[in-house]
Amino acid sequence: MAAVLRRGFRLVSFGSSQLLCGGCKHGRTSSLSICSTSSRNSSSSSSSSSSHVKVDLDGSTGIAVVKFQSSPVNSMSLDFLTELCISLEKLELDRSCRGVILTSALPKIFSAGLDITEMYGKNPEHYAEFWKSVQEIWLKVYGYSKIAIAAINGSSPAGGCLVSMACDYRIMADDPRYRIGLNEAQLGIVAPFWFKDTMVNTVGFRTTELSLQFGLMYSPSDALKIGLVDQVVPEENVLSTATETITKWLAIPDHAREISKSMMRKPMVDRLLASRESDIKNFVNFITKDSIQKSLGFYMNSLKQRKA
Ligand SMILES: CCCCCCCCCC/C=C\CC(=O)SCCNC(=O)CCNC(=O)[C@H](O)C(C)(C)COP(=O)(O)OP(=O)(O)OC[C@H]1O[C@@H](n2cnc3c(N)ncnc32)[C@H](O)[C@@H]1OP(=O)(O)O
Repeated sequence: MAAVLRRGFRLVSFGSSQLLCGGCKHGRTSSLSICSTSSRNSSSSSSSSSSHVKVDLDGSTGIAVVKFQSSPVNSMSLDFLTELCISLEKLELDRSCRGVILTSALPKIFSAGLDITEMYGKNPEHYAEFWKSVQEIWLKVYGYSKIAIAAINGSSPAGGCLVSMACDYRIMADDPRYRIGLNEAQLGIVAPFWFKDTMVNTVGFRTTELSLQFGLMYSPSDALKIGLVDQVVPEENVLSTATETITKWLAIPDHAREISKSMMRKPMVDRLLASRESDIKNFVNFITKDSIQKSLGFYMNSLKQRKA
């Protein structure tokens, strides 16, 4: 595992093309206790579970189901992002895995997005480390060499929407109470360029322009209309539809699909890789501003009061 963590992002030659191959470089194995349990049976199927992420790999199909299990709302804390990145990295290196389905083990929530408490009241070093882990999860999912399908079985604001958009295909539960979108503006914060570009590549320029400025959150049917998700199905069918869908993708020769994906996505991945440090600096400068901290504090209180 430590070897996996030490590896940086690199390009792997594949015929005449170069594929993206990510590395989770948090270097946090010592401080983060990933007490994962794992088991493998004779058909090389395996299960592993850590505090925030559960992975079930079916060796006979090559499909891994990665479930977020971070109560109460799967908010993406530094630990959550680190565990998810490591799980995805392990699957990427596992030859018996050909595709992953990302979904939630919790009712009604896919992910509440970035954990706001990681961006509030902390020191600049912490913000820098946190933002690096946000970059890493996007680099990992967007540049994933294997198939990644989001089975969105609940609400998915902001960072949750970003991770969904970074997948190859999105299937959402048809519950009209669920919402998905980049709502950062509503919190008084601004989605960085790579969030914006991911959305532009998913739904187009004009829709992104409106979505980002208003911080719009879409119901499943509206998300389907604008192409933010690819399919809306009854909640009980989300996972089975994702499995049927990934099976269709698996019919395509891996190398052809992988190179095609890389051709589409590599320029965006390279853009962030080339500006990671300045992106971290921008984030830290932005998030440490009194006015931004005030907005985040206000937003967190409003979440708590809504409940009361
Ligand atoms: C110039 C450019 C420079 C670049 C600068 C970059 C700037 C930064 C960009 C940041 C990018 C991304 C941001 C994000 O991802 S921010 C997170 C956005 N997420 C949200 O707005 C979602 C908020 N949550 C909700 O709407 C709801 O909680 C829910 C997800 C719909 C679930 O509703 P529910 O009724 O089931 O649960 P609820 O009672 O509301 O919540 C339960 C407890 O969980 C806490 N909580 C909810 N969401 C978060 C979160 N994202 N982070 C931390 N904690 C969260 C909530 O407060 C409750 O806590 P408690 O039980 O009351 O203690």
